[in-house]
Amino acid sequence: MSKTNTATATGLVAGYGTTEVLGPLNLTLKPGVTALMGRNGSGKTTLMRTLCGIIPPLDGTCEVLGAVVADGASVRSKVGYLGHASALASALTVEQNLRFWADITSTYPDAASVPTEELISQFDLDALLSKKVSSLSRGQRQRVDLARLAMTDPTFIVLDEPLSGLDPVYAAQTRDLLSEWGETRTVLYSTHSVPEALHLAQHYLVVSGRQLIDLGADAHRPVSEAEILAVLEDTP
Ligand SMILES: Nc1ncnc2c1ncn2[C@@H]1O[C@H](COP(=O)(O)OP(=O)(O)OP(=O)(O)O)[C@@H](O)[C@H]1O
Repeated sequence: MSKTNTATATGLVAGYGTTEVLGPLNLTLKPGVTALMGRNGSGKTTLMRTLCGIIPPLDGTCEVLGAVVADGASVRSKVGYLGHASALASALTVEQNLRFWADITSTYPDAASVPTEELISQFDLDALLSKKVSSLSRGQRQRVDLARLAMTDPTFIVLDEPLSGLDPVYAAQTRDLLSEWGETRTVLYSTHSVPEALHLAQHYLVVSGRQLIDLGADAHRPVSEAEILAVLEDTP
């Protein structure tokens, strides 16, 4: 697996309008799974949305694969983002949503295009195809959202609390998916579960104050649950 940087932030200040939430901070993300932790309201979602180009930095720059994430356009096909809110149209069926997103993503510059049939099979969506998204459970909807995200075969995958609220079977499947993606791609996901992060991720970041504390990779130094909790408790 290549260990070159996939995403970097330099002097990044993230926030909204005149409200600064995080930074200035520097960050580099490499292939593997990185868990992003922090207290409620600490800025995890804000950081992830900024790294993906969904909201503009207030200062500094973000790059994905060496390209500046300015308005997101240049790197759109390389980034897969799953937020709290679904990107699916609730009045359309699963199949209509997948076709719609296949059309949209085919217009992205340099986009790889994973065949929809392949995604239907990989994400076990056959039984859901004719259902309206509004009738799906949260876990079912997330499966469709993940298939939508996987359409461009993104290199940088950013997932906002992808494991919360899932039943144990969906949760295990999603953990397996993240691990598999992490073998060749860079996965950044946020979580409030320290034990789950220690089990799943190889790298740990904690938002504390307006900064990011890098607790390193387990290959170099074991990180304990107590250490992560201590950083979280220390957060102003
Ligand atoms: N659209 C917005 N406009 C202005 N401020 C916002 C907006 N969205 C979030 N904030 C503020 O930014 C701060 C960080 O919020 P954010 O959602 O990034 O935190 P979080 O760490 O993801 O929280 P949680 O763990 O509760 O999901 C909060 O103070 C929040 O009120």
